[in-house]
Amino acid sequence: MTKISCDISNIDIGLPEYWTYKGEGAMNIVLSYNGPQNDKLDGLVLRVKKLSNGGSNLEKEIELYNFVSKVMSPLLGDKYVFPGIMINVTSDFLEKLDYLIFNHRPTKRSVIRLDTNLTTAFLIVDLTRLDNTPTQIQRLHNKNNNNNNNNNNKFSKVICIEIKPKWAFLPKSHKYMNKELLDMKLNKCRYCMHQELKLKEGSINEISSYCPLDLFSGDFERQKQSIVNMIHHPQNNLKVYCDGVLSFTGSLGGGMERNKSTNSNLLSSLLINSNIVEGGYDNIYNNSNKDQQEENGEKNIHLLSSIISSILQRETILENIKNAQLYDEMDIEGIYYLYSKLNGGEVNSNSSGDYEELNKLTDEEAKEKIDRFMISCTAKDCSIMISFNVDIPISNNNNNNINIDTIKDHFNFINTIDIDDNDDTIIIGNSNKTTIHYKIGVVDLDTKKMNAIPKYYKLDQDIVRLYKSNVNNIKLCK
Ligand SMILES: O=P(O)(O)O[C@@H]1[C@@H](OP(=O)(O)O)[C@H](OP(=O)(O)O)[C@H](O)[C@H](OP(=O)(O)O)[C@H]1OP(=O)(O)O
Ligand SMILES: Nc1ncnc2c1ncn2[C@@H]1O[C@H](COP(=O)(O)OP(=O)(O)OP(=O)(O)O)[C@@H](O)[C@H]1O
Repeated sequence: MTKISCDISNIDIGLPEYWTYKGEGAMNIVLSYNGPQNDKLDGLVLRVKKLSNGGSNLEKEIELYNFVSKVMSPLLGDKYVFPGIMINVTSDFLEKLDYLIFNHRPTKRSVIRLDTNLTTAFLIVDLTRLDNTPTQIQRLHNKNNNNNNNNNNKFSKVICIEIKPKWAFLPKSHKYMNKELLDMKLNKCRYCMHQELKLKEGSINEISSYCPLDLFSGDFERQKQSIVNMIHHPQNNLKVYCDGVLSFTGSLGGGMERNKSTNSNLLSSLLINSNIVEGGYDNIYNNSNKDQQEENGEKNIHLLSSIISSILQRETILENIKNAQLYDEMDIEGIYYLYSKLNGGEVNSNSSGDYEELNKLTDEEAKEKIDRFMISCTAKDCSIMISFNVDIPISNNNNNNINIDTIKDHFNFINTIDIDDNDDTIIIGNSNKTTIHYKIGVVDLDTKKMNAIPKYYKLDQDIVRLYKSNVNNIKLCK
């Protein structure tokens, strides 16, 4: 795949009315193209910036684009990172868009409006769809190519699971680390400990059973169970899009507060409606029997988790994210010390550490360590979007017993990024098996700010201290 330079394109993106609100994070709003058929825009999303404290400008946007395409893409793999193209937009377009989408936005988010003074935006492949294949991406990157390409609808009824996996590893021990908290930090993962603080602060009302170390373990069963756990407690770690529409998310992601079985049942019915799972009599109509309904819901959740785990097993995305996260070599305790020293601030006074190892580093080496740490911060907070569909709805008879062997026997997986647009034979797949087409992309690869290091240090110490003081029976993460 050819990577594009940071030229700013003047592509005509039509009227604001052609763009439908899709979702947003703290910094950006994402919209999908829903205007008249247009080979240049079909299958793409527009990512526009919201107003932010520090304010945005063109220089920052170019820096961000270069970070995604030149730093994160080589690390995570250009197969998984789609930086898109930077385009010019008018303030007028943004003002109208801001007005049109206002009522579609979650109330708590809509107080922050679009930054209508920043007249650039990004056009990116819509990762919730499967019908924007390499040819289409290439066409987007090749401004002079006017070839007509009939945008096909071969891949309908697409489910997209967006996972924010968080921290994949336990830190290594260093002499400068706070001895009082060291044992805890080396044995319990950051995500699981952070749950206690979130509970105390009221941002969640139940501790999640999801542990990132299971997802990153490489073991099919652990991975599968970690996705089931995430479905039970989606928080802000899981979103599900059905045919491009956000249909399931946790309370932290802007969704409703639900219990475990309601989460399973809701997602299960989305799988049936999306033709992923067969909607047999028991699966749809046997609602009078609550136990049966719950059992079916759980079976469907296990099926979904098995499919996602199998896709992840075929790809290197989790490994690549973990390797980028491991750029955190000194732990925030070491990084905070180096940052404070470089910036003439007070160094860690409440820690019992030995700083000899850090004091040996030159300023240049210290800066390099901090730069690498900042890359790891991006990798710790990114999300993976996995879109897939099936050619024939799957029967849910034995779905609780799915293992890696039954998956191999019954399913045929094809990454759509490997398909040539004109090659119809390959997409038919093996007729004895259910064919699953999928696509993977990583989003939210923004740079993290170095001046957040003191905040990161404080959060780290607060998380571990609270966990140590609160929890008696520690179940270790491994
Ligand atoms: O520090 P963490 O681990 O809590 O991560 C923050 C996320 O919280 P989480 O724990 O995933 O609920 C947090 O997620 P929410 O906005 O709370 O959904 C942000 O992603 C935040 O990034 P930024 O600082 O706004 O660029 C994230 O902050 P960074 O640490 O990535 O800067
Ligand atoms: N290329 C894409 N295709 C489809 N949906 C996307 C794409 N990029 C982002 N999204 C959706 O839009 C949401 C917000 O996008 P993004 O993560 O870029 O915003 P953000 O403001 O940077 O997020 P955060 O608050 O996590 O920093 C994502 O969580 C995802 O659901």
